[in-house]
Amino acid sequence: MAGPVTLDCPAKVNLALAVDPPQPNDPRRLHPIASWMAALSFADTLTVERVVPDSESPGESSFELAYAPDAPVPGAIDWALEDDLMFRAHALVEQRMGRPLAVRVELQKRIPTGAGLGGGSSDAAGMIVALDRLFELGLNASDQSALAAELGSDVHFALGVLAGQTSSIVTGTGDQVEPAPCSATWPIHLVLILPPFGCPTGAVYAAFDRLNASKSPINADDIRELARGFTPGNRELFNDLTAAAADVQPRLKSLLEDLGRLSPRPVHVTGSGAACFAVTDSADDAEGLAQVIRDELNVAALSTQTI
Ligand SMILES: C[C@@](CO)(OP(=O)(O)O)[C@H](O)COP(=O)(O)OP(=O)(O)OC[C@H]1O[C@@H](n2ccc(N)nc2=O)[C@H](O)[C@@H]1O
Ligand SMILES: Nc1ncnc2c1ncn2[C@@H]1O[C@H](COP(=O)(O)OP(=O)(O)O)[C@@H](O)[C@H]1O
Repeated sequence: MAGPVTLDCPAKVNLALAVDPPQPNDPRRLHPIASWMAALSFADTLTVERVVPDSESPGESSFELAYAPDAPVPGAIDWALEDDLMFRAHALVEQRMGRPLAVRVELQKRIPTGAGLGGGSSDAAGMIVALDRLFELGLNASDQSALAAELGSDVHFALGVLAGQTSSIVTGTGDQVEPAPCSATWPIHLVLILPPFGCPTGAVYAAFDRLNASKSPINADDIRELARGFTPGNRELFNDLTAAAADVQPRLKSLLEDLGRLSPRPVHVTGSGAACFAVTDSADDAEGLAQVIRDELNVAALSTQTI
């Protein structure tokens, strides 16, 4: 029998994120987006092992979730197992296959929740890939996309990452994923700032609707061009959800002001927040700025890079 599968489930940043109001004909009222997303070396670790039924045990699945000892923001698993995206991905694949897929699972969390870093989505993608490998399910891209659609918009991008596509232009409502044009500068070094508070994605999109009645429509080609010509000194990265996230979470507004004073480079919110990032020229510069932020603001900050 195949041994355990251990996967890094990477965090993502939205290097650029444009958002439109929901289409009137979309019953789910999801917002169209155009985003340049990149996976980071900062990751959760998922280990999945098959459990074989025998005369002593019925072969039931078990799930162990904990924050890793080296997690930068000490957290608690404060959501029900039934709500966990990785757990839900397992249940969904079982339902699709019409049979139990008994596994022993250990998830070591490092990526803070409600951060806009897509941690839960990445864990869900990891579970789909692990089950496919362990049980030789033969899930193709369209099977995987159907599973992602049930789990959350960011799962589409996260599945691409695990298939090796770590930098993508993501359009539709998060469901259309294509490789980002290659910039000469890769990997990108950045400082990730991890505040001790989060932003709920649904509330941030609702605030976006209140605040952005007359925004100009998104243009995915502009974002492709941004990715193609990107250099670390580029000051054109943007996030249409920034004002909405700061509206939902006033502590983010004051953190952004503090970071603006400390950072020589622009500081951006990722996704719906509350994590932020600044692009630097090198890993050393990123570590230096992370240290300043930790010392001056007493906020978790780490040096990381795109993968
Ligand atoms: C904002 C983004 C940018 O990458 O990332 P995060 O900040 O969540 O990481 C995504 O669009 C988040 O996608 P995802 O995190 O998968 O959100 P979901 O769980 O699917 O949706 C939570 C809620 O956000 C709203 N939602 C989500 C996606 C979308 N394109 N339009 C929306 O209006 C819906 O109200 C939905 O019920
Ligand atoms: N495996 C998971 N890891 C983190 N959060 C999860 C997970 N499964 C479900 N959640 C729930 O989803 C919420 C947002 O998760 P997260 O993936 O961090 O979102 P985002 O990237 O959208 O900020 C959390 O508050 C938590 O309740």
